[in-house]
Amino acid sequence: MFSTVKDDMSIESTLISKERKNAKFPVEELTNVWDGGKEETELRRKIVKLFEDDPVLKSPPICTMTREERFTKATRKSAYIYRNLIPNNGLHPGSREFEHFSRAMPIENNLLVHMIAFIPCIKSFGSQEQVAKWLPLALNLNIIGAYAQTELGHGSFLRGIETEATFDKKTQEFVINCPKVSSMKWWPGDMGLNANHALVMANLIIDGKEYGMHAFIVQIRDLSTHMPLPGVTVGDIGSKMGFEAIDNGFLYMKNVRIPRENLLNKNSEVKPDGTYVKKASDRLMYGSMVNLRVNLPKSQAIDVLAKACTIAIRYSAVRRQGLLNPGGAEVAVLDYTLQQHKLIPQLATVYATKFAGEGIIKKHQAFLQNMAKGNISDLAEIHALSASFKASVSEQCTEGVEVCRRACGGHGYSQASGLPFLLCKITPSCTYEGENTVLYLQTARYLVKCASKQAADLPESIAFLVQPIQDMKGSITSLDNLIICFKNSAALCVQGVSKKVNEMSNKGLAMHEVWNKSSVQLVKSAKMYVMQYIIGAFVSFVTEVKCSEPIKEILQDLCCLYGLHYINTHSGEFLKLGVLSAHHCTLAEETEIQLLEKLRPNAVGIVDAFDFTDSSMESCLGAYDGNVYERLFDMAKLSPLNKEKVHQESYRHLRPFLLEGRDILEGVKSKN
Ligand SMILES: CCCCCCCCCCCCCCCCCCCCCCCC(=O)SCCNC(=O)CCNC(=O)[C@H](O)C(C)(C)COP(=O)(O)OP(=O)(O)OC[C@H]1O[C@@H](n2cnc3c(N)ncnc32)[C@H](O)[C@@H]1OP(=O)(O)O
Ligand SMILES: Cc1cc2nc3c(=O)[nH]c(=O)nc-3n(C[C@H](O)[C@H](O)[C@H](O)COP(=O)(O)OP(=O)(O)OC[C@H]3O[C@@H](n4cnc5c(N)ncnc54)[C@H](O)[C@@H]3O)c2cc1C
Repeated sequence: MFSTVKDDMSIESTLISKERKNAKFPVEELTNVWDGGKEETELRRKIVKLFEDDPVLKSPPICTMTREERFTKATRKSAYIYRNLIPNNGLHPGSREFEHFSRAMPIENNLLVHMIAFIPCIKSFGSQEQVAKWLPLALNLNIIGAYAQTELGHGSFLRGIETEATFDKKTQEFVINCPKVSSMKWWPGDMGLNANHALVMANLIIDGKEYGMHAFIVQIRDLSTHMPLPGVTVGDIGSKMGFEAIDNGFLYMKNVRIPRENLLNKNSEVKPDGTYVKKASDRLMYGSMVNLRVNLPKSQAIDVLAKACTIAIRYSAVRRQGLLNPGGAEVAVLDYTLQQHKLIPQLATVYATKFAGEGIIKKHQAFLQNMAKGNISDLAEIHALSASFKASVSEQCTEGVEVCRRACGGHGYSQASGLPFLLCKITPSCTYEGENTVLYLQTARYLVKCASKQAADLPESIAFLVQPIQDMKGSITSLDNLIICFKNSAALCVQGVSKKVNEMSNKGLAMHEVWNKSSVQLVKSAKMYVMQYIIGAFVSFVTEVKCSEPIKEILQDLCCLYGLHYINTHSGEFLKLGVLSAHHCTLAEETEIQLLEKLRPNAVGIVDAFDFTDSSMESCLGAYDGNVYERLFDMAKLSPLNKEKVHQESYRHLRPFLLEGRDILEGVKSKN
């Protein structure tokens, strides 16, 4: 319907090619470092290609589809992936290939909560017999389960959850009830339309006595008709800011009966006579959340910011607007120091959080191995670290994506840029899997407890909180000094708020009031604690990684930039704590600006090294060829509103005024 408008060779493509020629490092090697080795890069590309070449997984750009179409396509693709593509290619969970799935998955898919929460919960909370019964069914999609914990009235405060599971000795069943509207399960992914089972977190009641939150497998839909079972009211909660392909659901249960065996009973059990047997710590009930807090940040936040950086940096390299040199040619907006100051620190955030995250995954794996041997002594430490890490990463990456979006000017507001989609995808990561403020407070609670102990009684990673403040020798801009600066700040924050807490409670104030009145500083302490962890982990990575000098230099520069950018945006905190002087802050600012200038020629190369395929981004601004304007025009042509040259409804409503206008104008014309 629209005529084609094409430049023979777009200037934008030429500009981005020049950028690539100017890069001062081997891009492929940085990709290998990012992936964890050359073989991993090859494997990832193989998996990505397998998914991208599969005709079943192709669909129109998401910005041209309705919610209904997006949900339908995502379900069709997900069912195919889990039942055909994965098993037919021998890609089993736990295999090396499996690590690369999140990069290979279509841009929209569902059944994820089934995969990442329902299945792992069966494994973590189920006895051997329960795992043997439920796991194969779940892996084959013979049953599809949601993780039904949050209710309309309660999400964060789990002790307040209202859904009840009352043991009926006579029938050897649990009776599941949502006593009030506020007790209805609300939000669980995959539950609204696709799930036929749910892992329901409910308050266990035996003979009138409450035993707290436990995990039950509840069938909610008939396996042959998919109709809700008696007593079950279930559906989709409606349109959201993002995740439109996912059926986040509501679930209201009235006298739903399930067999006694459906209480997942690895950690606690109800005997036929109603005796309650506790086999392990109640806190292990929270283990599923720790698992997700450790493992989700990579795919749900860090990769999302990496994509946003790819889009914004490629676009900024070809978008020319204004002059730097009076009388000269228009410049790429990436040449403005202020544009570099928006975007290049986001790149640093991607690297810092990715490598720090890998450290936490390793720590968590070590914890799981110990737990299997009955040792959960590190639980509090891993909970505190994973809670604040999830909060900090989701917060930094969400802010970063919005910075990238705005840095693309008007086009960043267009769905065709891919950036609104990324923003809507990343924003809820600050809320799900534990609301960020609530998580920071969990970390702070642990840190304040640690502050009253001796270094020898604390885990190695925490002992610095109670040890003497270290002196910085030499420039604030060295990586060693950045670590010292952040460690000192975290220690002083924690000590300061602990002192406040002690003083208030010594004056007789109730602990809950003390806590509420100190909560602003408590959250600040948790943030500083996790920042020192991230910086420390990034410095260790940069120091130890085996790579060529140019790559090492880029990583060192990004590492230094990450620390300095944080200092410069929070300088008041560092000055207030007395960790840095005004002179330090001035030097930090100057050095940041120098680093931006130094990294600028490599910026396109650094985002190329993330190696996102065009189809995994669906972005007219971020495609590899830099051909932004033609792509924007082509995408506009696909808008469903452009299906016909004349939109009948717009014409119908406006026609009377247009006809008036025509008569007036024709009258004027004939008078003339
Ligand atoms: C063939 C197979 C193929 C498979 C393919 C797989 C595909 C792979 C590709 C896909 C990649 C991944 C894509 C993912 C896509 C994701 C899409 C989005 C998914 C969204 C999922 C979201 C799910 C959810 O949101 S679930 C709900 C989460 N809810 C929460 O997190 C609630 C937050 N609240 C709490 O955690 C708590 O209740 C809390 C801690 C706030 C309560 O505070 P309170 O003060 O009341 O504490 P108590 O309960 O009294 O605590 C007592 C004690 O315990 C300590 N504690 C608390 N929590 C924990 C914990 N987690 N671990 C350990 N200890 C804990 C607490 O500190 C107290 O300790 P003290 O010593 O007493 O101080
Ligand atoms: C996209 C998405 C997917 C989800 N998927 C699932 C799922 O699959 N399964 C599931 O069970 N749930 C799911 N959830 C729900 C999610 O886990 C909860 O929304 C989340 O845990 C936050 O709880 P809440 O909504 O009750 O927030 P609230 O706790 O009500 O938060 C509201 C405000 O109160 C503040 N606040 C709360 N408590 C405190 C406190 N103690 N001190 C200071 N401030 C406080 C918070 O900081 C926040 O500002 C999902 C949510 C989203 C958005």
